[in-house]
Amino acid sequence: MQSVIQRAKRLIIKVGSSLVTNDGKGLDANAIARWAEQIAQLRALGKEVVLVSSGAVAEGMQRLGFEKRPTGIHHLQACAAVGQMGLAQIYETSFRKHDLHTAQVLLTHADLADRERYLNARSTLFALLQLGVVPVINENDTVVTDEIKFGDNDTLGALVANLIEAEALIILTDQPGLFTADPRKDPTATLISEARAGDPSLELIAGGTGTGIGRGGMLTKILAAKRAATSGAHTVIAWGREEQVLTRLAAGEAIGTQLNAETAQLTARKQWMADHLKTAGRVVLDAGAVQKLSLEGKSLLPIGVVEVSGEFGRGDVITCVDENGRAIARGMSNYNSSDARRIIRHPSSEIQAILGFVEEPELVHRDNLVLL
Ligand SMILES: Nc1ncnc2c1ncn2[C@@H]1O[C@H](COP(=O)(O)OP(=O)(O)O)[C@@H](O)[C@H]1O
Ligand SMILES: N[C@@H](CCC(=O)OP(=O)(O)O)C(=O)O
Repeated sequence: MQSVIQRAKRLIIKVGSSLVTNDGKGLDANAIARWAEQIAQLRALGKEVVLVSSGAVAEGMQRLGFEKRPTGIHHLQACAAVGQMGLAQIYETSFRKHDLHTAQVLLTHADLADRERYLNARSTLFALLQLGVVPVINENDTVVTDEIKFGDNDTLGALVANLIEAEALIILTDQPGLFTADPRKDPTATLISEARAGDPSLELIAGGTGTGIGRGGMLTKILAAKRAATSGAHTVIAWGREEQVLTRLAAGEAIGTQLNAETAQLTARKQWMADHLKTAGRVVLDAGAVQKLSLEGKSLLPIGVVEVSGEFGRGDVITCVDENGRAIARGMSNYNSSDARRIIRHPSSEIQAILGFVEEPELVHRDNLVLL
């Protein structure tokens, strides 16, 4: 059987601060070059890769001469803003050697909690992947304060895995994986090679950070794996300096700790839609659109909609009914209700002329649609 990383078509790779900045000594150009080379190989295998990189605060501290992590939030934010320049520069330079463009994407929790921004972030990431670009994501530290921070990029990695339905999350860190106890404190600790993501006993053995450079420690990685599993993504935690770690994982080798998602990806997403989303409006579909959705698994295009009721925003969930009022599907709308009213019964090629902009050609994309 193929391993999860071998199988995965879309994956998130998260690299921690201590790895990226050589334990706080400054950006580790060699390590970054090695990951870039391996990521280029994964892309050549047809995999879509999104990188989540920490290290902005640690690099900014180094550049600004802070010997200890500043306590003031604004100084931390200033460090992150300075350090982020270094991250952007080194990733762009490293990937250029492999003819790959990078894109800087800075996100906050609030961005992903807001439906419209969630959809925008999702669409932008898909567009970047489709254009062959490697998105490099970090938290937007300038605009967040403590309470609303992701607090750690392990969580950010998991949220991005949820956002773009990645099949796997690889967390590269400064340990070979999850141990039965913090190996810095307990030399008898042994590596756990496989477990169920979300197993509560893992939370008891995962401690905080042992370095003072990283933020989250192993606990945030375990919680990230649990969160990633809610959309069906498996997680692998491995040592970032392991020789050819990414390409070996992609070749099916078992390295580090694999935390398996129990629910299949599609089921997980449908469950998520069913659990989380209340519907804000209703659209009536003509018979052709009902057929496309129910029997052919297609997206809902504006041309197949005959009526819009209720007030909803872009990203809100709407119910799709047939002309007899029978509910067919539920999904996230790409357009708000007033725009939807203007484009229904029209082919998608006319959206630009009618609205003056195009969000997407679909009113509801099939990935954001659950049949009822
Ligand atoms: N059970 C455990 N297994 C492995 N590492 C652990 C465990 N509990 C705590 N740790 C600590 O977590 C650290 C990794 O987390 P962190 O420093 O936040 O790394 P990163 O910067 O990669 O996110 C390790 O160096 C280790 O000291
Ligand atoms: N946005 C912060 C993230 C800090 C963070 O999560 O660090 P880590 O625990 O090393 O992944 C930075 O770039 O410094």
